[in-house]
Amino acid sequence: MSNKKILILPGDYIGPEIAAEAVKLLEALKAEGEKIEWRFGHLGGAAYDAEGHPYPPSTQQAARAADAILMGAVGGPKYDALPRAVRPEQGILGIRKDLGLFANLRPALAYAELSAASSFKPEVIAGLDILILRELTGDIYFGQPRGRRTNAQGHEEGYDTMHYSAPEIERIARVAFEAARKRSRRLCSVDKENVLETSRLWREVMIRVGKDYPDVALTHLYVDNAAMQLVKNPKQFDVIVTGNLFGDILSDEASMLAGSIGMLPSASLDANNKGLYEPIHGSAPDIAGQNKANPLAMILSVGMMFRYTFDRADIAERIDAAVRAVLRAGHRTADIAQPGEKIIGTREMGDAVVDAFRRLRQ
Ligand SMILES: NC(=O)c1ccc[n+]([C@@H]2O[C@H](COP(=O)([O-])OP(=O)(O)OC[C@H]3O[C@@H](n4cnc5c(N)ncnc54)[C@H](O)[C@@H]3O)[C@@H](O)[C@H]2O)c1
Ligand SMILES: CC(C)[C@H](C(=O)O)[C@@H](O)C(=O)O
Ligand SMILES: [Mg+2]
Repeated sequence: MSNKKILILPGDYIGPEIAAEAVKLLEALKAEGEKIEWRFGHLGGAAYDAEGHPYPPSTQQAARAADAILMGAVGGPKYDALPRAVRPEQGILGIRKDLGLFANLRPALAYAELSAASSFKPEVIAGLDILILRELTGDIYFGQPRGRRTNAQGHEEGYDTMHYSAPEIERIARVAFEAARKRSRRLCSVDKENVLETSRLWREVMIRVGKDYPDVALTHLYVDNAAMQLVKNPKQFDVIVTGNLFGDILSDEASMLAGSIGMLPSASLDANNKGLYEPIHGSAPDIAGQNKANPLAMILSVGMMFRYTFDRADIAERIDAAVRAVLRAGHRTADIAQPGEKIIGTREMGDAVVDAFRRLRQ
């Protein structure tokens, strides 16, 4: 059997720092005999610097040839003044669209060990385990036309277009119902059906697809109410399915249930489970270059890669267990530390996870 090919796109600011910790874990796996190999590529600002485009042809080719992609994070102040077409963020949007990665899985778990790091009362989040499924290649993120114009009053105006086609909604709906089937069979679809035509169609299609899944209880919430319910009583949810923009916002909100945005991994999958794996957070320019970033979201993203693309739940579970073990042992980066707790850096946290991971080998 040939090696699984992983493309690593470290990106910008803390991206390379957290990607280095993921590589340590891959090295440990390779040393155990796992048939994996990896190479590095450019995405985002790093790609703009090296090749003049945030998603250059060399990365496109490597991404198409890879079995899975691991990405750090892109963007940051160095690139904020660039024209939108070459901003780093267009790199990540471009690769998602190019590879058809329409299904974005963003699980949010409340680790008991971190309950003190959360801004929520322990009883609100204890045992929380929800999955946000975000549609990733449609919506206002990609809608045309968009641009600037002068309106009838002579004022400058910016405009974007929100749209979803029925097939786009149907395919994410099916992923969501299947995911709910493997969990507690509860699916909440989040939209803005009281205002937006896009959302009216979204809801109609969800209900239509739901007829094929009579064993899954489908509910609907408006996104404003969902945002409120998520902090009021997050455990009422199991799987949430929503569009690109609402999912972006709700998943950052959900990250605080887990204690820190540095804890949330994600998988972005195509119809065949080829995937791009990345933390949900950004490039954190405020802490870059200081060995402060929490690498756990990135490390957990490696776990998701083994679960979804490589079909190796055993390795995914061992990575999850290693993360729990280091948290239990009291290892804390600054974002998850309580006053008085000893703080370790990005590299030390990565080393601790790799140690725990090795020890967990049966
Ligand atoms: N997928 C991506 O690559 C991605 C995602 C979101 C934002 N961005 C980009 O990142 C840049 C910064 O965006 P932002 O500041 O709005 O969001 P951000 O997620 O980078 O940072 C928000 C806050 O969370 C903290 N944080 C984030 N990740 C952390 C980690 N691993 N450990 C500890 N603390 C962490 C940061 O220090 C900051 O205070 C922007 O250019 C944005 O476009 C990229
Ligand atoms: C950087 C940005 C384009 C991206 C998004 O909005 O999808 C990010 O916020 C994310 O959540 O992955
Ligand atoms: Mg986001």
